[in-house]
Amino acid sequence: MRSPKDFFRPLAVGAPAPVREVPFRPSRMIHFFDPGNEKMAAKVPAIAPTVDVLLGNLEDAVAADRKEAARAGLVRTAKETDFGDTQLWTRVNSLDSPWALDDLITLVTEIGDKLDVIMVPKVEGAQDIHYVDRLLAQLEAKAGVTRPILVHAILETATGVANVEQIAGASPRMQGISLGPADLAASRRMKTTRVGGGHPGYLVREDPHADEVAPRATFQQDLWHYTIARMVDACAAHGILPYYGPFGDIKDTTACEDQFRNAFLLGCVGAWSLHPVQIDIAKRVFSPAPADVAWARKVIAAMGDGTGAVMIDGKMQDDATYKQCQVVASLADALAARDPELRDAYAAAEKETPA
Ligand SMILES: CC(C)(COP(=O)(O)OP(=O)(O)OC[C@H]1O[C@@H](n2cnc3c(N)ncnc32)[C@H](O)[C@@H]1OP(=O)(O)O)[C@@H](O)C(=O)NCCC(=O)NCCSC(=O)C[C@](C)(O)C(=O)O
Ligand SMILES: [Mg+2]
Repeated sequence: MRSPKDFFRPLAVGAPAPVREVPFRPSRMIHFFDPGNEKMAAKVPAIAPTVDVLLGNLEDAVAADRKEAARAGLVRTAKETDFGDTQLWTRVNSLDSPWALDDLITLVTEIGDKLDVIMVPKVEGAQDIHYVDRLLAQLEAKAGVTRPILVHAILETATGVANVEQIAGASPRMQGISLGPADLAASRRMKTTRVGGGHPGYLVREDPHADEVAPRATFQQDLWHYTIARMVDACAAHGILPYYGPFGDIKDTTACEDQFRNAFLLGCVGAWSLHPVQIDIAKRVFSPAPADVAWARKVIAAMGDGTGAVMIDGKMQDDATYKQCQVVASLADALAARDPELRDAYAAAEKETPA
């Protein structure tokens, strides 16, 4: 085990010092594209200003015989594109694949100065993060990268879920964790064939009626509640950020929005967009509503130093609701600084809210 005193030391001579706090940068949607698909890659410069994060995907959904083309495509796209203040991430191949090592070596040495975060799939425990951590430090030192590339883990195996707290705290590089519902379902031997979302068979049924004839209502339950809640706690405990992950039914924009909103309310800061149609859904869901932001600011103003209890519109406010309102207001501030439309919507709602 590393001594806590060494935790923030670089893992290679000449590598940049690790961050002490994960910088909070808006990441409402992590937009996936296949860098080896020329048609999709050509859209990247136009999509970049409309998303918080662009992610060049090298892992699943890229066919085995296209892995090298995807890697080369990502290097080319990164070199040729001005991303402005949109983050560039990548998802490398899993550590047990023949491509992961070349992905890391090529990407850090070629475009390490442009990459903000490397997403590592199928992380099973702290040992996977330690492997990537040391390797990244060596490659950063070799390439002269001056700020540390952060690491994001996908929670998509039963073992990974069992070890999620250790994964979250494995390195100061850890930026966040996303749910990977498809691989996780397979790993757990769940009987779903979907990428995220509910299932009509996973339900509770109301009790029989007295006449024993009237139909009994059923209520679909959320298959992912336990995992998301566990992931959120692990991330919050280690000061890193939780994300929902992908929703595979591209045409069902309503259910996508519902699933994203559940994750937002439980503490996630974003989700993946697999198709352009999901970008605005994530933007809408992961930006607090203007009325909620106005309410939060009203409570903060009324609470003064944040201690004591006051009544606002019939509702008791105290130190804890003050903290909840600060979560909403500080998220709104960070998003408004990036999104002028949202800034105006928040300002308008505040004006309309009586003090
Ligand atoms: C679903 C697909 C095949 C439908 O692609 P399509 O071409 O059939 O769809 P379309 O509606 O006809 O597309 C309309 C236009 O949008 C473009 N387009 C379409 N998608 C994108 C995109 N993402 N970015 C930029 N452009 C995009 C597309 O090229 C087309 O352009 P055109 O009008 O000029 O012909 C396609 O959207 C796609 O490949 N998306 C990414 C899929 C992906 O990355 N999957 C892996 C992540 S999920 C996962 O791995 C699971 C996890 C976590 O590991 C675990 O749970 O275990
Ligand atoms: Mg997966």
